[in-house]
Amino acid sequence: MSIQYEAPLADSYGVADSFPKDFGYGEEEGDIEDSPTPSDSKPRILLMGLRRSGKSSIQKVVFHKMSPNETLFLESTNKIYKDDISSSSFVNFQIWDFPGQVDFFDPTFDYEMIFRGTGALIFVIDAQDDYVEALGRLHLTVSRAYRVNPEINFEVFIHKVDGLSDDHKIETQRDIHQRANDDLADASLEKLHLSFYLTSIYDHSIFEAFSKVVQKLIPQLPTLENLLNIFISNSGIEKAFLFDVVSKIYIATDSSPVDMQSYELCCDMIDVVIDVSCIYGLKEDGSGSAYDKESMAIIKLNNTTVLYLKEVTKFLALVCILREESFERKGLIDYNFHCFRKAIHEVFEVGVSTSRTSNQPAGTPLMKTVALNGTPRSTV
Ligand SMILES: Nc1nc2c(ncn2[C@@H]2O[C@H](COP(=O)(O)OP(=O)(O)OP(=O)(O)O)[C@@H](O)[C@H]2O)c(=O)[nH]1
Repeated sequence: MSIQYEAPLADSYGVADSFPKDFGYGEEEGDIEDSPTPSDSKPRILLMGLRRSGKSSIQKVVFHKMSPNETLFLESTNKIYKDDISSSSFVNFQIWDFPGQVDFFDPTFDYEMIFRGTGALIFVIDAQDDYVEALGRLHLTVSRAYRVNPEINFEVFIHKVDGLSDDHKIETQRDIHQRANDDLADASLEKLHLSFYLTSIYDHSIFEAFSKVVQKLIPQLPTLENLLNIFISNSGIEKAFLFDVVSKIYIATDSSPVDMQSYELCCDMIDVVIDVSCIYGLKEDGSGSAYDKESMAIIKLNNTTVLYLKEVTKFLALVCILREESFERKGLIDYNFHCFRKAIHEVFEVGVSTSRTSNQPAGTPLMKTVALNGTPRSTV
């Protein structure tokens, strides 16, 4: 495998510094009784579930680069932990990690305020444990949330499936799916839709699941997919992912099916690029940026496949998978990429100006939409 790598020019952006281990995400902690601050009005993704189901581990692994083994030492969360990831990620939202023992009947717990500004509620179920209690909790949580805000996307992570055989995984998913939907039907809540994902922090399944959760909150998704389809069909590319570089969530891909191996390869490529860039791309005094306008990389695999990464915006990278023969027309690909990049910038400039003028209050359907850090201009 050969790697052709161009170190980025330092300081092209002057905003994003080099990526430290947790990428310098802003972090906030707060009690649920806190009065809402401006950042509280950002759309949220809630992480809920029983104690020790793996909520904090998911948040740390996906957004703070924690290695899965380190999560063994995480302490139990005992108050709501708000994580504002907008400063270094494309997706401008807050993740709220709840302690396992949230009590909806506690009068100090203002769940209406919380659910009103929520885009997605992720309920984590430990698949290695007996899940009967978790299913009861899931039902209570989603039915409450739905009554307050029916626009929320309800996502169920059947988590820690690394410990299960393939047959057992399928059987567990079927059983949880069946029981959860039966409970909803008994409560006449058939309209409440639950989506299920098999996840583990020990492989890429957690990133894939989070990608799908986030994609549902991106209003421009059909446009992005369309642009990717046009780009790959005119450039002889087999598969292309638009990645949020920091989290390795893919925010869009073309309409051909995603296979896990391709996604993993692309994630690994981002790691290689950022790691090499952090070591060799910065100035001697450590200043500069590990990811900027000049960031690009080409990796040729020994099976005639080429991986091609290019910067799209401060937070986004396009990673393409193509055959070596197609890569001979690199000039064409680069020209098409130039047009694609321009289109993406235009999409988000429109998105940003629309969201600035709309001035929608919290709790309206637009809050379901995640605000986006699409282009450098959008992060004022
Ligand atoms: N095998 C396996 N273990 C996991 C996975 N995710 C988390 N864990 C482990 O589960 C344990 C509990 O994880 P936490 O992230 O602290 O759980 P939590 O839901 O935040 O717990 P509370 O803060 O008490 O609500 C830790 O020991 C993790 O290492 C996974 O995908 N697979």
